[in-house]
Amino acid sequence: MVVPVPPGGPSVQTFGLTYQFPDRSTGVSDITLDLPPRSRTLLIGANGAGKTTLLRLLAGKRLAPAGAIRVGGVDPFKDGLEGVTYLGLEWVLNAIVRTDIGVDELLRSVGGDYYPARRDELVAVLDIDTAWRMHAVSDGERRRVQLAMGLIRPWTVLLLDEITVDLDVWSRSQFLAFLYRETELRGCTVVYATHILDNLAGWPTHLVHMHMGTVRGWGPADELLRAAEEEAAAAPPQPGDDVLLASGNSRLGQLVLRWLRDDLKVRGPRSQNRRGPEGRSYTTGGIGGYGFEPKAPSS
Ligand SMILES: Nc1ncnc2c1ncn2[C@@H]1O[C@H](COP(=O)(O)OP(=O)(O)OP(=O)(O)O)[C@@H](O)[C@H]1O
Repeated sequence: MVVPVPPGGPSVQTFGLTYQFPDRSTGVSDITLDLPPRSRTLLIGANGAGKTTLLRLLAGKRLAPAGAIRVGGVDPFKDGLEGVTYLGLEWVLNAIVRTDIGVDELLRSVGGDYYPARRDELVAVLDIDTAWRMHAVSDGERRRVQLAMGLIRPWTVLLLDEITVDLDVWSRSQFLAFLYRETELRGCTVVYATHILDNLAGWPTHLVHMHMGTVRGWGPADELLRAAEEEAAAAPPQPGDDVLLASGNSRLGQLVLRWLRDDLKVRGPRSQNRRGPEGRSYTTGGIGGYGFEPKAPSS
């Protein structure tokens, strides 16, 4: 059954979500989140932190324990909310976009004629030439067409794994502005896993800090930024501070660098933290968790 979007927009919630891969290693462990309707959340974490695994679970692409996930109030595996779009690597690898096919035809195949205003907006935002033939475009041009294809249908929840790496800086900033408008004007909710923080200052409403399959902390971006700055100001100097200060990063960039530096200290070298058949070998200690209590499920 496909359930309509609740008034006010869809939230994204997890309740002690734990998932094991078929090889019985732990993918994510005890994740509790409550991302409100209309939020724009960044999933932040080092390579292998569990971001893709979490997004795939939220999208219903992997089977989570019953009751552990609600997207717009429904279990994404059992029912499914209208207009949940997941754009990740497997979608990017779809072979059709490397064949000798025109952009118009591709956009038509995903409903472009039903949503002409959205199609034209995306073509403009992503600076697409509809005369392109897909076997004869650059990687970034191909990626723009793929993004337009994935976003033409009016989605309500967008689960976005990092797929903007090929976009030039201007196109990416236009794309992020488009997502911003979608949340503000249409009441959509976005969860975005990325390592690229350019043009993201002021964009996220919420941050989720992932580390080795767990969430070390999450909450409203403003509060986390403020808390991290106060903590950094009060902390004794640490190795790497000079690099952080000289990096010229945004506040968000500084926060993420600190998180990943601390995660590395906690985890230690990867060769000493291999996952065994029973799951991940966690190194304990280091920075404490920080989080916000989720609301109980409404039913
Ligand atoms: N099918 C699988 N079976 C077993 N382990 C897996 C599987 N897929 C991923 N993993 C492991 O789960 C961990 C989390 O992977 P995931 O792809 O979620 O990380 P990520 O945070 O998205 O990383 P990246 O930033 O590199 O994309 C990694 O250690 C990875 O090796």
